[in-house]
Amino acid sequence: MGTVLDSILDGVREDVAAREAVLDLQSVKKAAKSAPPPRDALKVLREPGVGVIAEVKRASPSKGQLADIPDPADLARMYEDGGARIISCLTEERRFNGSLADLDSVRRAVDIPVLRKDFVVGPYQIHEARAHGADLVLLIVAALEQEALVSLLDRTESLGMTALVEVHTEEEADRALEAGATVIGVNARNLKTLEVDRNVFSRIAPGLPSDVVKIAESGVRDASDLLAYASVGADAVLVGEGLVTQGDPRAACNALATAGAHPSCPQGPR
Ligand SMILES: O=C(O)c1ccccc1NCC(=O)[C@H](O)[C@H](O)COP(=O)(O)O
Repeated sequence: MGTVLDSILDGVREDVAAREAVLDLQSVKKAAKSAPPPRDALKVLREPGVGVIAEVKRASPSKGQLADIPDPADLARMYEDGGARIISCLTEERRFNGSLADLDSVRRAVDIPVLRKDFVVGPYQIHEARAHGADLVLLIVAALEQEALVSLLDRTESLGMTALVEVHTEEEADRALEAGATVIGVNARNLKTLEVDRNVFSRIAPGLPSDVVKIAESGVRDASDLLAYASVGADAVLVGEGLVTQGDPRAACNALATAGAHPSCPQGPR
């Protein structure tokens, strides 16, 4: 039997093929070329303090429906007001109830960089992300052969975007570095089993080169989790459930951003 990740990827491949049948690769490339230029996410991630990447996350395979988000633009604005540095917008439809329409709303609503959070399986989604105004895309090492990872990373950067390259094991971190990743996200969530283990970051991040931006993904519930990740080298945390399930996402985001910006917050070299 396949893993959760395998089944997500099967659905994504079908959905990408369906969209490509309506708008082909050449047309999506053309749309990407006429999009406003991408924002410099790397510069934002290298600013002092530990940044917050706040996620628009309606649902997940592990928890089902997480939050009723009638207007992702409103949520994104609250995150920006609360001090988020980047907005992550899930666009996968079947398991996360995300969409490119959500990405469009978020892009129009905020000035900070926006990450297209999806399960990228090929170049079409990279050009599509740019056409919809994304500044960053997620590349999951566990979902890609090495040759595809290298070529998708190059393509992302050639379009002026930043690739957040996600890993969960030391071997995947080696592959990310070999591919030339400059921004590496260590996901505490094992996408094959859905188990969340925050210690994965402390095992992998200290072994990454100092000039690589290190992002701790998943499992952040409050400022104490951010500080724990900061103490083992996180430059930013990526938070979904811990924000969307709060009555006041602006305040929840602000509590994290304030902890990450405090002079006492541990921080690695920049
Ligand atoms: O969230 C899930 O259940 C999930 C399952 C399978 C693949 C990916 C999944 N989530 C994507 C993410 O990595 C998270 O949305 C992101 O890191 C935020 O995590 P959290 O703060 O724990 O919601």
